[in-house]
Amino acid sequence: MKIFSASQMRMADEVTIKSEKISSLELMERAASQIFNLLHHRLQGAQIPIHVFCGIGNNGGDGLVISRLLVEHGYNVKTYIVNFSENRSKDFLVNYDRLKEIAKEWPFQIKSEEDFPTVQYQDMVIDSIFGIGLNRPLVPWVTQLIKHINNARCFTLSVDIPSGLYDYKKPDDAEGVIFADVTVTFQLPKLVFFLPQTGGYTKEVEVIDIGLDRNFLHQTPGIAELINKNEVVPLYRSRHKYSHKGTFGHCVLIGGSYGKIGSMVLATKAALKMGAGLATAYVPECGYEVLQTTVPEAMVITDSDDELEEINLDFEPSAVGIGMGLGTDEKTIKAFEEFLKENKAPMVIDADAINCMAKKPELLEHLPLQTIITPHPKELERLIGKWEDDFDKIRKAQEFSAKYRCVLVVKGANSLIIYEDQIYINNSGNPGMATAGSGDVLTGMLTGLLSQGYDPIRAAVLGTYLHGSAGDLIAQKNGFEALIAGDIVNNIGQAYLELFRQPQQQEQKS
Ligand SMILES: NC(=O)C1=CN([C@@H]2O[C@H](COP(=O)(O)OP(=O)(O)OC[C@H]3O[C@@H](n4cnc5c(N)ncnc54)[C@H](OP(=O)(O)O)[C@@H]3O)[C@@H](O)[C@H]2O)[C@@H](O)CC1
Ligand SMILES: Nc1ncnc2c1ncn2[C@@H]1O[C@H](COP(=O)(O)OP(=O)(O)O)[C@@H](O)[C@H]1O
Ligand SMILES: [K+]
Repeated sequence: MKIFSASQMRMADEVTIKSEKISSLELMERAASQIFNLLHHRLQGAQIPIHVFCGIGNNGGDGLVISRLLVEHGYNVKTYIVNFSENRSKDFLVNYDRLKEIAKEWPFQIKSEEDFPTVQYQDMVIDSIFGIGLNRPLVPWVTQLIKHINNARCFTLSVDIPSGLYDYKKPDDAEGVIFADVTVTFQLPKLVFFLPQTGGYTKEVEVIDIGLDRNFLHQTPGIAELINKNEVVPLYRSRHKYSHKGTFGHCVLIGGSYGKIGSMVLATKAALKMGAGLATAYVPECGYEVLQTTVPEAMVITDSDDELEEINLDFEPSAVGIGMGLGTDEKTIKAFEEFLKENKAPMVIDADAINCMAKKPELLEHLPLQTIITPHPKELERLIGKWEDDFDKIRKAQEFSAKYRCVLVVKGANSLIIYEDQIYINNSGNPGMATAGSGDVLTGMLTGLLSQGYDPIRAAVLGTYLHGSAGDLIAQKNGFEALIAGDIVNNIGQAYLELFRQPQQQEQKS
């Protein structure tokens, strides 16, 4: 699913108004009445106090429509106008008059802290103060109002985006943003919902189709693409009856040091489970028996005792995954450098191999085109330097990717796959995956896909999705805490099957 910027959303709005020959007021009515329908469906007329806080722009206009429909259906509604500006939008004004015509109680104007209403824990709030039009810091009393609403800790539904969130930078005051239980957003999800600094402002996101112009939505490239099952199914390549293990390549996983051989076990198994035809683990001598015992399907080549000092392969690998438990000893960096100069196979670079490159950036010059690099936030910082906020991080990561022509998998709750100006946001996975070794599994999985001939961007998107999906399957059975990296490996097969499970089958099971 595409993600648009605020200005693209506005354009979609305008195009729809022209192509459908409807007014902006009708579009507002259509959008907001869908939110009302959702509420009505869930509340079924329940008489809990509902506080609707409306700004003075179109987001406020949406709130006024919701208020009017709630009043018309007999709900217990109080409407407030948060008067942060005299510059009221025209559709706000029309809906303001419409509400006044039918409501017994006129909307209450909030102009300062003295006007704040009491909101109780058992009430409900509709947050329609700011939408995607926020473009400058809030005046202090509006920030206070947002804090006042948050303090009530009652169920809060934000319209389009939690008020106080920009769609292009982090908030000025981390507490000056509505904490929503659910955000009902129009047509397409917004980027802020998936970034670590801003994703936490809403527990749930519901995207509603308000019928914006299909052609425009289809033809306009978004600023990012959200990756769910629908997006990855077309990436999957099925197997031919007469394929053989040579068809799926012979990959090599390189890494490990004394006390960190487990990372290589996980990565090697993961590569095989993803479908690599053959896998070799290249480890220091101390890892030999461990690997032969735990992954009998793999071949093992060893180097000196406890750390890698040389990387000499006696075959041409189809793909390379390097870095798990590798260490950053000078000798290892040297071996890595020599290897990079020789190697032509597609690569995944993780963990200590990233740290080696951060220590010696010249290594980056030797990467094959579209090498996949999989940093967690600390490793990313070593590569691209510090960032102001998540948006700045994305810009810097894009610059880095363009400079070195590499694919970055920026790992996190929603891992970002970045290639030059393309951004893919993975939407599978869960907090149970914040556990030792889950990154090693990802490296093995991506290497397994490269080995089978998937191109690097497809491999990164599909592999990251399947990694999260395998984690989700475990969490459904065992919860978050008991999830360990080895379980992710064991659920790779199920994650593949899940790609093709029909919704009915899913429902029957649950
Ligand atoms: N296709 C769609 O997406 C549809 C969208 N719709 C709805 O429209 C919403 C966007 O509406 P919007 O453009 O009127 O902006 P909104 O967020 O209401 O802000 C109001 C105005 O406040 C101002 N302002 C900004 N920052 C400020 C500050 N700190 N302190 C004071 N003032 C500040 C700024 O105006 P300015 O003063 O800069 O001229 C801004 O324009 C969208 O989220 C969705 O709910 C639906 O109705 C239909 C379909
Ligand atoms: N809260 C989370 N939600 C979803 N996925 C997560 C979460 N935390 C971590 N992960 C995933 O787990 C993996 C952790 O990788 P990494 O930090 O390299 O672990 P390790 O070094 O222990 O192998 C990444 O793929 C990341 O996206
Ligand atoms: K809002």
